[in-house]
Amino acid sequence: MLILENVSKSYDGKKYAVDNLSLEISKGEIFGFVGPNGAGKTTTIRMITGILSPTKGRITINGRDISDKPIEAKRNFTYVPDHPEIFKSIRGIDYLNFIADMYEVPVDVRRERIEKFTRDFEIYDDLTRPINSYSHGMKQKLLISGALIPDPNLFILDEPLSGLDPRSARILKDIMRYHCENGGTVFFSSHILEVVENLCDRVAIINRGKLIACDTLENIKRNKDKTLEDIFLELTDNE
Ligand SMILES: Nc1ncnc2c1ncn2[C@@H]1O[C@H](COP(=O)(O)OP(=O)(O)OP(=O)(O)O)[C@@H](O)[C@H]1O
Repeated sequence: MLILENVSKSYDGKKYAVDNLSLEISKGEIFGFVGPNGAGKTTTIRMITGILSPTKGRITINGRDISDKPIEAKRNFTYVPDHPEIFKSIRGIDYLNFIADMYEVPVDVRRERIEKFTRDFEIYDDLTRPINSYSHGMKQKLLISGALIPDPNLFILDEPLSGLDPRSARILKDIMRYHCENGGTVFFSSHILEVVENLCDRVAIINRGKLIACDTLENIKRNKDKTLEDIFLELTDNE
């Protein structure tokens, strides 16, 4: 579903923020992407979503190269960024209809999905208010609802749980699991290692732009009676 082949990114032409990263994520997987601050997670996600061009390497989504066939590639995924910066003066419902229009979601289907997700996230009654009156968490929930409405093959989330209250975090985790059980794929970054440990089929650990582990949790923890947090701290100890 998602393939990164020897992907690198340098912002200044000298240092690599992402250095020769290769990953292959299959249909139906929940894939967790972890690493310390500044490791290169957001840079990687921005390259996958076509916001940034890789300095080297190739990224394909469902067989479409994000650089050569951006429109076809983008039809296969939706994305929730780490900072919920969205249009401020429009209403929540206008934003959701805009996303539904972009992905050509039929009117009856969108109505049902908008109601379902926004009721789950308890923002349904706020949809007629302008987005600039929303709290950080409400904006995050609106973005997540928007990303779910097209029912994408691949759901990409950068730090999706930051800013969510416990009930909303649980709902999102259930949605991510449900999405994968029904043939969808989820790629997400997180600093919350317990969530990654409980939710993911596989996990990749990135440090200083380089991939240092990529496997199932069972294999990463093989022969070690340790938590993912212990292993993460061991593997990313830069001293
Ligand atoms: N726009 C930019 N211009 C220059 N350097 C950048 C830019 N964005 C990120 N970087 C650098 O690239 C490296 C990776 O940053 P990135 O934001 O991808 O890390 P991250 O793993 O998402 O970190 P965090 O967990 O703190 O969000 C860092 O050294 C950062 O300083």
